Amino acid sequence: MAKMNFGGVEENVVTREEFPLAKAQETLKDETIAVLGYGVQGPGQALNLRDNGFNVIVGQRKNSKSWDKAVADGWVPGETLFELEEACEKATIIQYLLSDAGQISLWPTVKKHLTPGKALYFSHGFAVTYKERTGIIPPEDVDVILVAPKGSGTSLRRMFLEGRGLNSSFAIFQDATGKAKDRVVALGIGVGSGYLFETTFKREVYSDLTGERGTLMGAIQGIFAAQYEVLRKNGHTPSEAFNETVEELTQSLMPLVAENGMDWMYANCSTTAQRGALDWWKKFRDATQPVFEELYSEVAAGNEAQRSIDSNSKSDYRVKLEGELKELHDSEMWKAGATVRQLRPENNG
Ligand SMILES: NC(=O)C1=CN([C@@H]2O[C@H](COP(=O)(O)OP(=O)(O)OC[C@H]3O[C@@H](n4cnc5c(N)ncnc54)[C@H](O)[C@@H]3O)[C@@H](O)[C@H]2O)C=CC1
Ligand SMILES: CC(=O)[C@](C)(O)C(=O)O
Ligand SMILES: [Mg+2]
Ligand SMILES: [Mg+2]
Repeated sequence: MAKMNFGGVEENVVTREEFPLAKAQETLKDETIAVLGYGVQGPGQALNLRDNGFNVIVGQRKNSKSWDKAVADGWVPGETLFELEEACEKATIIQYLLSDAGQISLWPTVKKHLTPGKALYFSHGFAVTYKERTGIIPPEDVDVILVAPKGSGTSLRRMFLEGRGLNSSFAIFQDATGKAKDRVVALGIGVGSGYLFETTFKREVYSDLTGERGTLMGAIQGIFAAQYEVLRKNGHTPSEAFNETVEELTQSLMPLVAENGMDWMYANCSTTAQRGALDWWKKFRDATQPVFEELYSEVAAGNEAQRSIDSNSKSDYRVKLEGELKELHDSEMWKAGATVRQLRPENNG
């Protein structure tokens, strides 16, 4: 494992140079990897593993949309696509990629097939860290490992096809066979990770739940909405408000941040903009920090996990969720966004 310096702090990372695909293939050559669940991460990881030459099968409920999607992606019923229990039986490595709530209800079945020496793989520290709430307590004689791609399964697949790689974290909760480290790193490379950084199940789930509720998804929508509303209240048109809030950020400025950091993006804007951004950013930090403190403590207390288990376990949760997503979709800001996207030259022929 290479030690790398991240802003002055040394951390362990695994790169593809250090652990090439050929080594990953050799490590897992006698394993049957069953990817359970074919929602968002399932397809990304299963297809990348298949294209990378691993022995992989998919387990999914029959008569479901995800089953049909798996068939459309070339998984063959009875050969590489099975009912969940049959896949568990065939597997030496079970990649447990049902929704976090779904994992709770299938657990008795999965547990039954976790015979000594198998590996149980997660892409989230959720199930194991919050075991008092999920009831997921793996038997002691199996490896329990984690590779958590830091992004959507959709991006994992797209970036793989572009010859890039999404970063993932990896962790070992339990090394029963003495092979957990090689298994987890080989799987991380196999699913198409760019590089792997080391974590624990607990740190993965605390940071992940914070990030997705915070700057990655929740906070960003909140700050967009606040600025958009202020601009609209002051007489700006929807197209102006949307451009100054979202479109310019995603199309022009964030790609510059991604490429070379915030200071470089600033340096490529006017001195007027730089003056203002440098003067205002700390005010936004100070205003939001208490909300982030509250968020982290709710995550650490397990309350966020419980809320997500409770709501996602209800039979009508899909319908409710779709209603809430529709509310966002139908808001003036995101409707304006749809028109703005249509007007991008690359989208209007
Ligand atoms: N969505 C993403 O891109 C990311 C997800 N993860 C983690 O990966 C895991 C999988 O997440 P997603 O792909 O988002 O899951 P998902 O919500 O798309 O569901 C995956 C599959 O679970 C099946 N399922 C749900 N409840 C079930 C039940 N009770 N019985 C049988 N099957 C059931 C669904 O049919 C679906 O095919 C989770 O641990 C999640 O936290 C980690 C990183 C990113
Ligand atoms: C895409 C990802 O990594 C998230 C936001 O944490 C998730 O989907 O759970
Ligand atoms: Mg997450
Ligand atoms: Mg995440």
